[in-house]
Amino acid sequence: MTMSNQAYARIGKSQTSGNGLFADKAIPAGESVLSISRPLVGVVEAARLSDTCANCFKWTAESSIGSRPNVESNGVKACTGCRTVGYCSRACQKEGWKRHHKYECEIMASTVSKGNMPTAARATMQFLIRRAKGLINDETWESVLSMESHIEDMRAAGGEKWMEVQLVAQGAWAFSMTQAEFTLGFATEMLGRVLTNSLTLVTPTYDPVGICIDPLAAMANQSCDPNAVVVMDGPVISFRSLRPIKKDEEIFISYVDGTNPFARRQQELKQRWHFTCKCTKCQKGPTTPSDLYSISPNNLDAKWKATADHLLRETPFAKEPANYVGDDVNSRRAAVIQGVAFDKLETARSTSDPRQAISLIEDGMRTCFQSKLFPVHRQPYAALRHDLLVNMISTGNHGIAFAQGAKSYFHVDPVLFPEPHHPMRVVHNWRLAMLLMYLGSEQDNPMTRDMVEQGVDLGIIIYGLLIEVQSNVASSHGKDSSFARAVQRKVQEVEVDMTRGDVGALRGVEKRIEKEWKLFRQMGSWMQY
Ligand SMILES: C[S@@+](CC[C@H](N)C(=O)[O-])C[C@H]1O[C@@H](n2cnc3c(N)ncnc32)[C@H](O)[C@@H]1O
Repeated sequence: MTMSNQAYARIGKSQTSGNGLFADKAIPAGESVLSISRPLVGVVEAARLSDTCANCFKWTAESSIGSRPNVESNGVKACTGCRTVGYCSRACQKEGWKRHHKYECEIMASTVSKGNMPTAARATMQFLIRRAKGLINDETWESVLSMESHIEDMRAAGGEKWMEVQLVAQGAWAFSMTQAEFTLGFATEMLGRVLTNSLTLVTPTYDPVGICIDPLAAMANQSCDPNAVVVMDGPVISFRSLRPIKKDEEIFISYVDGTNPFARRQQELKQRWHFTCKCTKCQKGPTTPSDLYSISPNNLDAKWKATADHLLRETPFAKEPANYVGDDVNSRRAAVIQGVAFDKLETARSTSDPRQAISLIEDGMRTCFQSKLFPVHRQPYAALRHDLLVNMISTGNHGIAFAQGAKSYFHVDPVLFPEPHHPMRVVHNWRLAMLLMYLGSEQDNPMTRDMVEQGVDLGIIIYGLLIEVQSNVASSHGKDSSFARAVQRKVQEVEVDMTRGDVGALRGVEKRIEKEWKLFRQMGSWMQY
C-alpha cells in the first residue's frame, strides 16, 4: 500500500483510541521508527506554489536565515499548461504529470480554481481522481477508507464550520469530475478524512509548504508528550524516536503544540480533530510544567489585578475554554491575562506585515513579563519569543534576533525540548549559528561591534553551535538526510576558514568553546523580556 522503505512499526489496537502504531522491536532514542518514501497524497499550499516543487516538495525560495539549508537551486518553473503548479526539474515535472497533474492541470488552469482552491479541497480531489482513474489500488483504497473521518461529529457541531466543510467538499467533488464514481456524500467524507489525518508538509527546518496524507502515517495517535516526532525531507516522511521505545509500546506523535497549557491543548484537539485527548500528559490535567505560573495568580500585584479586572469587563478571553484556569476571581484574572497574550500571538501570526507582527508580539511579551505570571518557557511567552526572532530576521534586525535566540538557547529550549536531539531544538540551534554568521559579517551592526569590543570570538561560538548541531543531526534528522549533509558541508566550510591550511589551528578548540560559552550565556540575559 504505502511506499514504505523502512518501518519498525505495525498497526494494532490502541488503549487510547481505535488503531495505533506499535513498535515492532526496541528502538533506541534518535532512530527512524517509520519512513515513508512519499505520502499517498501531498499538496503544496497556494502561497508556496510559486517556489515549491509540486513533485519532490523542495522549497526553492530565497528564504530567511537558517531556513532552507540547501542553496543549490534554480527555483521552480510553472507548468506551461496551468501556469500555477511548479517543478524544480524536468524529471520532477514528468513524474508529477504522470502521478496526478495530467488530471489536475486543466482544473488548476481555470480562473475559478486558480490559486484559490483550499489545500484540503485539492487533496480530496486527488483522492477522488486517482481512485477513479485506477491509480490507487484496492488494498491501498481499503486503507484510505479505514481512516477516521469524524464527519458525523462535524455535522453534529454544525455552524459555520460545517457549512464551510460542505462548501469545500462540493467544490472538490464538482471539479474532480468523478460524479459517475462517487456521491457528494462520499466526497464530503473524504474531505473529513483529509481534515482528520493530514500532516503539515514541512521542510527539514519546519517551514510549512502544504499538507500530506498517508494511511500508514495516519495510524499514529496523538500525545502531548510524544515518544516520536515527524521529520520530513522532500517527499520522505519519517517518524523518529525522541526517547527509547520498548518493543510493543505504542508510538505517539503530537498533532498540536504539546507545550501549551492543558485547556488550550484539549480545546484545539476537540475543535480541530473532534476528540478529547486521553494522552498521559492530559490525564494529569493542568498540573504539569506547561501549566505552572511563576507566581500564584493570588499574588498578582495591585496594578495587574486592576488591569485584569478591566480586561475581564472589556474582553471575552476569560470565557474561552482554551484559557480556563479556574473559577475563583484570581484564576479568572490569570485566564484573561493569558488570553490576551495568546490573542496577540494568534493575531500576529495572521498578519502578513512583519512590523505589525513585531508590535503585537512585543505587547504580548510585555504582558507575560510585567504580570510576572509567566516563566520564560511557559506558553505563550516562549512562542512569542520564537515568533519575535523570526520577524526580527525578516525585518533585518539581526542583533535583536540573535539576543532573543540566545535567551531561548539557554533558558527555553532545554526545558521545552529536553532531548538534545529533538529536531526542533536542533533546527533552532542551526538557525542561531546561521544568524550569528550573518551578524558577524555586518561589521557596522552595533551588536557586532559591541561583541567584538567585549572580546567575544564570534567564530568560536558559531563553530560551537555548529558542532552541537552536527553531533545531534544524525539522531534528529537521520545521518543520510539532506539536512545532515548541509550541516556537514557548513562545518567543513567553517573549519577551512578557521584553519586556513593549518590543521593544528583546531587543537584545544574545546577549551576555547568553553571559555566563549561563558560570554554567550551572558548574551542570553541581554534582553529584559
Ligand atoms: C490520525 S487518526 C489516528 C488513528 C486512529 N486512532 C484510527 O484508528 O484510525 C486520529 C484520530 O484518532 C483518535 N485519537 C488520536 N489520538 C488520540 C488521543 N490522544 N486521545 C483520544 N483519541 C485520539 C481521534 O479520534 C483522532 O481524530
